[in-house]
Amino acid sequence: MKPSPDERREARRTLATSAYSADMIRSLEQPFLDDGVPLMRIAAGSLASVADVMLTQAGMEPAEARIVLLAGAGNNGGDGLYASADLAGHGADVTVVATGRSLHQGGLDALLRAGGVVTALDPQAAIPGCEAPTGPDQASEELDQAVDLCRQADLIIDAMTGIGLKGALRGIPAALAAELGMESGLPDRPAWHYPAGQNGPLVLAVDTPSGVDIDEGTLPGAYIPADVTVTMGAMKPCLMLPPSAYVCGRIVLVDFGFDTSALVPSVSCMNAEDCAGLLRAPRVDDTKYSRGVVGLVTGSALYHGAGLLSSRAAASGNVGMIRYCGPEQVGNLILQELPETVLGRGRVESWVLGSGVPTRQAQEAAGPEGQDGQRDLIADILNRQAADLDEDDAAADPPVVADAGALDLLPDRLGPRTVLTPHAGEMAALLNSHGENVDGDQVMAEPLRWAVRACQLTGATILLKGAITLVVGEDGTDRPRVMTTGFGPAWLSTAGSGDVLSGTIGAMLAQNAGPIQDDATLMVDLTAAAAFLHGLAGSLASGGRQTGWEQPLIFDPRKPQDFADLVAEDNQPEGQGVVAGHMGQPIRAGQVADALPRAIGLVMSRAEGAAEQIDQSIQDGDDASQFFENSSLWF
Ligand SMILES: NC(=O)C1=CN([C@@H]2O[C@H](COP(=O)(O)OP(=O)(O)OC[C@H]3O[C@@H](n4cnc5c(N)ncnc54)[C@H](OP(=O)(O)O)[C@@H]3O)[C@@H](O)[C@H]2O)[C@@H](O)CC1
Ligand SMILES: Nc1ncnc2c1ncn2[C@@H]1O[C@H](COP(=O)(O)OP(=O)(O)O)[C@@H](O)[C@H]1O
Ligand SMILES: [K+]
Repeated sequence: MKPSPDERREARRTLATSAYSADMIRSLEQPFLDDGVPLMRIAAGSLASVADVMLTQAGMEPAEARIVLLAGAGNNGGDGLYASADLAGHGADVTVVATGRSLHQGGLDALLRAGGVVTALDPQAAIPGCEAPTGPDQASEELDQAVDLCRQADLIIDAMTGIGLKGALRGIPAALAAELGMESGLPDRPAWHYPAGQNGPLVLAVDTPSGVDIDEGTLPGAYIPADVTVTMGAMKPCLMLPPSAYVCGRIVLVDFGFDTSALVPSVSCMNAEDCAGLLRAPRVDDTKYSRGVVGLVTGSALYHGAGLLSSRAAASGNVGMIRYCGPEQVGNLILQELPETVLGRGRVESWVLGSGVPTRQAQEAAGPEGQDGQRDLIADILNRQAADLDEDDAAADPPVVADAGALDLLPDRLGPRTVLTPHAGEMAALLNSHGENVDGDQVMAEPLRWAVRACQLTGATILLKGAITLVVGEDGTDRPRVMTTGFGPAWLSTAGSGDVLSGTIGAMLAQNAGPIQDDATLMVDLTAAAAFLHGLAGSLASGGRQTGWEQPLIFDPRKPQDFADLVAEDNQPEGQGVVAGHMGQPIRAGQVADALPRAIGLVMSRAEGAAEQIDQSIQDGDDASQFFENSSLWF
């Protein structure tokens, strides 16, 4: 039976937001290969079509383009060879640089038939019809020439390695990548993309940028940052995880029609539809209590503002009430802006602890001025949670968000109903207090590894902040559940933004108190949903389009499509140096909290099928709605 439009939309959403390990990808491919489905030809046709769109959008004539294919010896190179044969067949000037000792035979034959030229860089290469360098000197000369050729090209297609990569790139691929791209680390450039192809060739990566670690999402060595990555069949973790996802450019996902129903994704991405499903809709019989109450032990005698920011976010996060516990000056500050706040302890459905509360060290350094009782209260709440765990009554106490100053007060054993929200530096301190030896830079270089480790060591749900935020926690299986979200702009890295996040998570947990009691695995989704809303609120506040991550464009190989804005939006001569897309404006943390109701309303109204209402506000020139529609958050 033909799937309904709703089923098709659902399938596309699952495809775009679920990533599978290299081994799982192979298991998804196998039945197709067994049935003789020509996956490589389909992959190549899609690649050629995207290359055509990229060149055209960058103002070039594909039939006159100079294209260099960097082709490895595996099937990734094979994809590239067939695609290049297509492009050469349409008139492009194609040179293949063979980076290994052989080339995919069928792809090579097709390429040569279409008039492409092959250069081998490895003296040991045995490629029919192509002479290998005779020794190291000639090899090094050929390498230099290949680099020059690439620099003069209009388009580089990077097909050195895909899911067959083992470790960091080595040998010739590593040397080429270091010359043409990065030797290590992230490129030093603004978060928004400059129009691609203006300062050098366009770069199209096949399946993944060669050299990024497929399953861990790290950058273990040299690689070439891509403008566009065309990925085959399904998403791989490296296309969603930080830091590798930052170097993939726009992602185009070729839909082979894989059946993923039997697999649990390695990584999932929070998205608007799932987030909408986790927001509690108000009811006719609601009271302020039934909508959830957030208790906050945030802010301190040393840092007043964090108390206000976390409260502002919690109060704006779709709950019935907030209770604030803290020093009188902070309470007064909060009441001035949020007169609806209730001061002091009482029944709550979630706790937000520690934002703007000093660490032990900072408190000691401050002397008597830092003694305000906040740390004692936090320790008390956390210890009660631990006691519940010991008594096998983990759901007895409300779920907790432990941020900043709460992170050095954690009891030995925590459960998934406690969320820890460290940034990289706090994560390093947390890990080191459990016997590891890492610094913040190492955490940033291997975020997945360290977030998983922190989850194992503490038992808590872990949120590791960044342009792409990672959430790791219990899945009810022996594997952790890993979710990402990266829909916020880089403008979000501003003081107090994390305080707004902790309040947002607190609100998300409070409105879902019942479901959390029944199912602790929901904690990952709810935490990621809060981070998603925080990012969206940041985008609405900044008015820009730049985000840490963008959903892939799905390419149906049966009916090749054009994509608007795949590369440069502005490649006219007068546009030189102008950023592509709309970068928006700087924001303060308070503005993010204030944009939260708008973000929630947009997400919920869309989920309720009130698309006409949004359409109307677009016609009325509502910028926020327009942004939201354009931001490809929906399927
Ligand atoms: N099967 C199909 O029909 C379909 C497959 N598809 C495509 O196949 C790709 C997977 O192909 P694959 O399995 O052949 O591996 P692949 O990514 O080309 O890598 C192997 C090559 O990399 C090299 N290499 C490895 N590590 C290295 C290092 N550290 N440093 C340097 N070199 C290193 C390794 O060299 P070697 O170790 O052998 O010397 C070998 O040459 C997949 O990503 C997708 O694009 C799709 O089109 C769907 C249909
Ligand atoms: N480059 C970035 N792009 C997008 N979001 C970011 C970026 N850097 C930080 N953020 C987000 O901003 C917030 C910063 O939190 P945090 O470091 O705790 O700030 P603070 O302690 O000042 O409140 C987090 O939600 C994080 O995910
Ligand atoms: K590649």
